[in-house]
Amino acid sequence: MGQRNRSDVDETLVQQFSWHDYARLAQYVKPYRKPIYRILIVIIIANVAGMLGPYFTKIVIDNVIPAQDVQQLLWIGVLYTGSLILIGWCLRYRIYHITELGQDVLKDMRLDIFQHLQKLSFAYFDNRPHGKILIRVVNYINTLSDLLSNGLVNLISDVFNVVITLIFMFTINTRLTWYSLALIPLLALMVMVVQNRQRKAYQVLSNKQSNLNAYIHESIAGVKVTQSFAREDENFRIFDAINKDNKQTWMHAVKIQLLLWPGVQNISVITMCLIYFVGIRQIGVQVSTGTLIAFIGYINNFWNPIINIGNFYNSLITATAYLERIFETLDEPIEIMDTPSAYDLPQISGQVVFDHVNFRYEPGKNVLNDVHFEVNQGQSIALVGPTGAGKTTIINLLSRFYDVSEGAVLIDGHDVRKVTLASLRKQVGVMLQDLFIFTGTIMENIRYGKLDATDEEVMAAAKIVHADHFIKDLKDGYQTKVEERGSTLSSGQRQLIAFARVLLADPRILILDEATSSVDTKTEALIQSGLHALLKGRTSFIVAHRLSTIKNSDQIFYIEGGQIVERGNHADLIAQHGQYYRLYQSQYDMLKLNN
Ligand SMILES: Nc1ncnc2c1ncn2[C@@H]1O[C@H](COP(=O)(O)OP(=O)(O)OP(=O)(O)O)[C@@H](O)[C@H]1O
Repeated sequence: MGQRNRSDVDETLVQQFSWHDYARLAQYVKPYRKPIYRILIVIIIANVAGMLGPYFTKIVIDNVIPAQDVQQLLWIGVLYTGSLILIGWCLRYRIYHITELGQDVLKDMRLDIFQHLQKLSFAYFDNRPHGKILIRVVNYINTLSDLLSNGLVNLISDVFNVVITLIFMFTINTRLTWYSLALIPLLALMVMVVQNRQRKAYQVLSNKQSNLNAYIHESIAGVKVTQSFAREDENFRIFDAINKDNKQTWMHAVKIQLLLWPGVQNISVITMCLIYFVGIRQIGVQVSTGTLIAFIGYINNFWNPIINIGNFYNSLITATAYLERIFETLDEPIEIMDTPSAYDLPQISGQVVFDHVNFRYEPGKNVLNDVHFEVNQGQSIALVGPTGAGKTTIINLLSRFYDVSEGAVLIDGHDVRKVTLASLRKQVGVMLQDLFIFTGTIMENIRYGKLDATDEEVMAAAKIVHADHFIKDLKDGYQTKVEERGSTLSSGQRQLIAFARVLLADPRILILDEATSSVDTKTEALIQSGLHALLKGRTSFIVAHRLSTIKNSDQIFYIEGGQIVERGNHADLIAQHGQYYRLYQSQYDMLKLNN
């Protein structure tokens, strides 16, 4: 199990970036080879057309003006205008299709990371703030947008530009070209010095952004608690500190990033001076005025893309810090998955065995100790006991949200690790205490676990668990739109919808973490009869809080310290005068006190 992380702690990077990761990024671009080829052809056409300008200037200065050839000047004018129109069209084509390419790649990447996240085990989500996961799917991928769309193809265009310009320069004057390249080693040295520092600075920045996001996410999720304890000022102070930290780290990263750009600019200007100096003084070269002026044009043509490539490299180093995190998420092993030999769980009757199960979330800290029981089909089991005893853990192992550390969980004799997850979870229905309602209509929420259910089947399920009545009373009935987490519904209504959702999926085994929130007596009665309808004919495990649920169960397991310390039906356990008896007495007294 990985190390836990919090919003105020920087995440450590499991694996530093390697060149292999650039190759991996290239894999995302590969399916789009054809549009890239088309864009490249357009770029070459534009570049060659762009070369004509300085060349026409040279001809005009060296030949046309001395010969006063108006006819040739006219032709050159027409050709030059034509080349400018062509360049304009190419530019438009390039910008549109490059943007499309970048967005396509980002879409694929986002899809991969989303799909992977959906499969990761509970342990992954237990171990890090959700805001830190969110930022990877949304913001980090977005930071690649510019790199992949403009950056990538501009790079190809710039490299072409440099090569074609060099060809023109070498053709016109070899010596002058070598002079133009004299300062390139200095540039390479500068890049080498800056790149490592820049990458580190952006790694730190990505961590700070992640912390900020985690805190914002947590604050939004917990805003009701914050307001009810009037903790806004304290939260503001914490946020202010994280925010300042973020800004400072950002400015530090930018400071380093800005080292490269002026350096490249300076080198280009010095090169230009050098060419004027050796050209005018004729040091080691013999050049005409036209050639010298054309050359200066080419040097501009040469250095502009070099500056762009420098900028691309800059954004590549910046993006690297984000790419590392994206690939780290994609490489996160899926701990709970089908084994290669996994088979579909056949139609089960609902017999469950916990065979001497030990379990720990963290090494060396057993949460369950030698839990052993057998449950026959159709039996209802209530799990009771003090908080933190291990009740939820037991039910989480049953539907294989975690794997046992030792022992085995068997359903109808099949080890849950050996069957496919899809076939297991189709027959083992889970209703967690956090009754998640998704954005959408009530109809869609009930249909969540059985997408092919008809409207009639949805309504029939709602009717059986007594949810139908209140749904029909809502403004748009089953088509009423509900918000994320069902914030516009009462807790009793959320429970009834969750009952209908599970009932519709019709699992043989039902796992239920009973909600503790108290509801009015009328709703309580509704929930009880809804629950009764739900449990009928199924093996059920309920982390039970309501006395009525507990008393009606076939067997009660009293859990303490990760062990079943008492088991039997209500009457047996009361007769034992043990832990369960004391729990029952205290709850009973409480009930009397409340009434
Ligand atoms: N994801 C987790 N990582 C580490 N420890 C955990 C995790 N979930 C639960 N625990 C620990 O495991 C123990 C058993 O927790 P569990 O949630 O199973 O208790 P419970 O009996 O269901 O409690 P409650 O009645 O309060 O819901 C507790 O000590 C808890 O702190």
